[in-house]
Amino acid sequence: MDLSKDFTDYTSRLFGEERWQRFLDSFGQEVPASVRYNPFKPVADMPEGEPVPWCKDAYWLKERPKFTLDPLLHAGVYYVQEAGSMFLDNVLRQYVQEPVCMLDLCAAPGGKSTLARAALPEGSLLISNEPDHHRANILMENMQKQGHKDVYVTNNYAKDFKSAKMQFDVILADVPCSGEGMFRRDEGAIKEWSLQNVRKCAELQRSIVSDIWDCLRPGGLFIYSTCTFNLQEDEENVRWIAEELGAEILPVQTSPEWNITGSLLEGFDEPVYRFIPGVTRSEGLFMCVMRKHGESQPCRRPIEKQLKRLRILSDGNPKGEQKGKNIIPAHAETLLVPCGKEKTGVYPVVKLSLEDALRYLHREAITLPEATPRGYVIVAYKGHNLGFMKNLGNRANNMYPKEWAIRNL
Ligand SMILES: C[S@@+](CC[C@H](N)C(=O)[O-])C[C@H]1O[C@@H](n2cnc3c(N)ncnc32)[C@H](O)[C@@H]1O
Repeated sequence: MDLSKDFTDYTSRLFGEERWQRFLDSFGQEVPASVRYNPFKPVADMPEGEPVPWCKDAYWLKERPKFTLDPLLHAGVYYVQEAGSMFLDNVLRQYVQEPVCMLDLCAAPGGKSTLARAALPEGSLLISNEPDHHRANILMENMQKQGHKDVYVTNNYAKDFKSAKMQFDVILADVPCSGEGMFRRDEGAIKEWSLQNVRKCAELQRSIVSDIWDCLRPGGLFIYSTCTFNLQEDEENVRWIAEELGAEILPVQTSPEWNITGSLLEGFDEPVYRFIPGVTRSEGLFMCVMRKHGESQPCRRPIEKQLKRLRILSDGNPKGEQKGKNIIPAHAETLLVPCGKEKTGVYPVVKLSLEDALRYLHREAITLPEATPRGYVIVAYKGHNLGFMKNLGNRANNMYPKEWAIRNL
């Protein structure tokens, strides 16, 4: 690992000697895999692992399996997620007890959105948004696989929500950042880092937050997070949001054993939560929870007229179209049912072996049992739907979306 002098000088001073040494030592340690189980697709046999204490249904695994070769990952039974970013679970369970309308503004690839959907009270609505089109499609795939009817995936900028006059009870801004928390996993992040880039990111973050601020109702919850450690992108931006936009910074319940680092900005003694690798069991996260000044009624669900003003997103449906809709519910059943057949009810389910499930996910032709009825059938592995096939009798067409197919078996 080749950390730049600017980064080393700044961050060693910021962390102090002991934390800095622990951070450096973490580069020689293995990055543990952690997974979060989807409560809407329960399984009987969870893997052996150590529970992540700040998140429900989450575990550090003893060893890193080849996730791609597990059909249950593709069925949305669990999500592979860095443990630190699961801290959102702890925040939502503490502060959100009534159904809410929530916006996850910078959501791809979907770690925090899939988590939020699991943690929000029943009856809540989640708008999971990503402005980058390519990344939005990855987000769509992950949200659809996890499967929940009260989710919309959108492809917009903050200003579009403002023009659509949308209001939310909770907004999560997991903003693009200089990525110091990626250094252990990604050499590229080390190379791209510069003081200038930190400044640019901090400015962009302020403009993203300013643009979305009007969409948070008075009294609403604003969750700000980065995966970086410097003050400009973290405490200084939080202070700016609280003072300039108007918010109270809220404490989150934690345990001393988690070794979370608080504010490192002199004279700013507010509750913020920094996960430093080597100090806390995480790759790196900064999170702060705020309540917007003022009070108003909880938000109602966005109405059709508002939703229509958001950008069209293709839905990864096997037939590749959803005429007349510009928002697609990220709901597994909708996704898996071929276009136009949504309302026809139940499809026969064919159970696949591990070998056939992988071949299906690889988009190969597989032979269905002779007694399989003709027409659309759902193929499943260990009780979880993987997708559709169209059984023609002498052969069956594999309808797994091309862009989701696993590449190498
Ligand atoms: C840190 S990543 C989000 C990770 C995601 N929340 C998760 O947990 O899986 C930041 C995201 O912000 C997106 N982004 C970039 N510019 C943006 C902007 N102006 N407004 C909103 N999001 C933006 C990036 O494309 C990226 O997907």
